[in-house]
Amino acid sequence: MRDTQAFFPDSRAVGVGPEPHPWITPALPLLGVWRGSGTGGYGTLSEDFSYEQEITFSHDGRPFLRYEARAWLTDREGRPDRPSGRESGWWRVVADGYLEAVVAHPIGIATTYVGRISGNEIEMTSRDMVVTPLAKEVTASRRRLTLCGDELTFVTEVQAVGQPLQQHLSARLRRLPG
Ligand code: HEM
Repeated sequence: MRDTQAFFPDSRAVGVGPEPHPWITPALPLLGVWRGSGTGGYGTLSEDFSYEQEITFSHDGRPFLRYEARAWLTDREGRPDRPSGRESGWWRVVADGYLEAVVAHPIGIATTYVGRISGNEIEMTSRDMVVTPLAKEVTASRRRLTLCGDELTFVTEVQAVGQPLQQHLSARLRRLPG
């Protein structure tokens, strides 16, 4: 039996695979696979950490993006140390760059976001964060992505474990060729 990808392929680039839905036009510069590095910290942590991250945005012709991100910590020499944050979800882009997303994390958290794509800037604020009984208490998150050609910066703020909303992650990624 042929797989679904053969009939209804996901596209990671304009001009390849299905035509993008017109509503996702403001999000088209995100399509592709992005790889880069970042630093993170939090009020409860004794020291900051470094990580690398790969993010993929694709679409199947409907007005949403498939979003997949995985990160791994790196040591002082920049070598991969251990797997870290992963998340995947769906970014629904509707008229005028209005964005709403649902993102799931393996640490027992599901987040809905509302936001806006304005030119090269994307702002997203959590609307609801739902946590499983054993998950850390996380109550809010805000994200800002800035696109500059093939470069993407991605900053995440988190409000959790009694701490005020504060920056947890900041990464700079480049779009991989192809
Ligand atoms: C690139 C993705 C991410 C990376 C690399 C990352 C990395 C880390 C690291 C290294 C720690 C310290 C504990 C440990 O060693 O595991 C940590 C703690 C934490 N992270 Fe993340 N994280 C990511 C995404 C997220 C996201 C999306 C959230 C929330 C939605 C989150 C919330 C937290 C919280 C609440 C803590 C614990 C603070 C505490 O209990 O002291 N992280 N993260």
